[in-house]
Amino acid sequence: MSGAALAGDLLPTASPAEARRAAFGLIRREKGPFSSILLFNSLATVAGLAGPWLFGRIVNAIEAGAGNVHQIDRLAVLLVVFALLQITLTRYARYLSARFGERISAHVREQFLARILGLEPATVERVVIGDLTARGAGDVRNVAMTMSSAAPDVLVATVQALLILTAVFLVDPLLGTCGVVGLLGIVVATRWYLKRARSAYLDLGDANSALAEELVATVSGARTVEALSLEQRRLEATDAAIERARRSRLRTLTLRTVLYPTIDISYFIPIAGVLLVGAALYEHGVLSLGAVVTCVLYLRQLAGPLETMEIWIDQLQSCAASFARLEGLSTLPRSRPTSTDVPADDRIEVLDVHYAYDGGPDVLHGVNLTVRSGERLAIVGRSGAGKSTLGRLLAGIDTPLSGSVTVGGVPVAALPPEQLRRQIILVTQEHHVLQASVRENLLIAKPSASDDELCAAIAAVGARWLDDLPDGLDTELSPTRHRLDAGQAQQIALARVVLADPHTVILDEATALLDPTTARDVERALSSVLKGRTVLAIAHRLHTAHDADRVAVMEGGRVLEIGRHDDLVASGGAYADLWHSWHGDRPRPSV
Ligand SMILES: Nc1ncnc2c1ncn2[C@@H]1O[C@H](COP(=O)(O)OP(=O)(O)OP(=O)(O)O)[C@@H](O)[C@H]1O
Repeated sequence: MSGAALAGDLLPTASPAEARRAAFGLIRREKGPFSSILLFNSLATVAGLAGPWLFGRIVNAIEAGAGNVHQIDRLAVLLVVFALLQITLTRYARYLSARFGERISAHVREQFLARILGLEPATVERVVIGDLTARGAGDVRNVAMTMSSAAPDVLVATVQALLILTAVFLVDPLLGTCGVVGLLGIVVATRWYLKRARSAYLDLGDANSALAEELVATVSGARTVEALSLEQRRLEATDAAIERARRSRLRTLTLRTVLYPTIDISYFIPIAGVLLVGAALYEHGVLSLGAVVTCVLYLRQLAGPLETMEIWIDQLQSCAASFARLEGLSTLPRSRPTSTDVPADDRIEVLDVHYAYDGGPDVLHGVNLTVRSGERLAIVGRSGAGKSTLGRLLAGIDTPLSGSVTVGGVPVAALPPEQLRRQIILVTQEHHVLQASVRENLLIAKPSASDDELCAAIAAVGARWLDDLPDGLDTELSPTRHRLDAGQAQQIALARVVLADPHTVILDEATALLDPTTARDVERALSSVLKGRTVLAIAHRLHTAHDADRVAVMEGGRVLEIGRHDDLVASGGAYADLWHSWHGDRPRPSV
């Protein structure tokens, strides 16, 4: 496997051996249709080979004298019969090939989607989106197109070329040898090309991914780019990516400009060789004129499959690189195995949990915490203490390296999504509004919900703006038509919480990015959503901690203190320090 997996790097790429194994695996899935394609193409080619042979016989009959008219007629009729047979068999073989190609390309598309959907949520969050988009669009299209057209054509052409050469050898081994020697130029040029093509096309794929990533980063961060006046730097970065893509494309073009003319010239060398040697043999009475004509016609027929290979060989190399990039996804971490156990109760337990991001140093060092059902627990600590990381583990987004996070005795991260969302939901400042109707946006939290339930959930979060939408629940939300502002999007996220109805909600800076008026609206909505649930609030403002039932204080990836606000302040420990700093008794730390 070449290329590192995540964290800002491009996604992995399968090695040639892995890609080959996967390609054979694909063909094995369709081995019945594949064998039929080979069989019918071979039959069509054999039928096609009869033509030159019969033509040679006609030439011999004409040369022998005028008394062979009936024989010539019979040979001519046979010529027509075999030509019709070849056309029929070829058409059917092409139909089989096209079906084979479509099935394989459908499988490639489905496999890509299944692989993306099967990734761990944490992996999806960290992949380079531009690279993923380039693979999902360009590489999938490339493989699908090649599998449905180029691959079957090349397969057919290879079978035809082999059978044609065999036929020349059967007519006359010496002329057959001449033909094969004449083809050596093509073999040398093709080997030269193949040695360079894989790396050239992989490089082109990476360059396209890098360019896509630059564009995605610039567009998605447009506001930041504008705010920090980074336009020039983004332009320079994009120009550099375009230049790299241009150079990569030029490299593949150079390869083609050597390969194609060499193949074109090489077509005629075997024919010229056979004509020269054949004429000499005919002069000496070693070969009949018909045999020479047959061999020349066979070699002329060879131009068809060779031309097909020439047209598609470049596409096949590009497809092999795309296929290796798609297969690379198979090595990314898959979704964790899901548990069929049902949590016995609402109790959340964190036991000796260690966690590190992507093979980095531990950021949680043996965290222990028990959350009581129905309590409001504030988690506080300085920036980088590990609060959000603990929140993600409690919500089942990440899995601990060691130790356990359980709800009702079942590991949270092993709960299937539909179970998990009824237990614990994490609400952050990142909320996803799909480009779909309001109804579809809400149904992802509870697919069986009726319109009345959806309206009740919307009312519960105070989203009165929904009444002003032209089509109510059917209004399509999109950046160009109905774009929601940050507060409205957060209300959609909270309405989903109401619908999923989890017993525990984790809040991590849910209102941090909102302007004060919107934040007040959302906080009002929150208080109604949180009623009757266990609440874990990652608190950046300590008044939240003051109002909580208990406060857990984190520092350096550990829970240092846990208890009631008054008790912790009275004990004069880490929380008391934070509290006094917050109140301005001492310099305020960043929390
Ligand atoms: N995606 C990530 N990849 C690598 N390291 C990370 C990642 N997210 C957080 N960290 C690191 O993990 C440690 C804990 O970070 P975390 O965000 O959990 O702390 P926090 O207490 O929530 O901080 P803040 O209040 O600033 O959000 C920090 O050292 C941080 O740099």
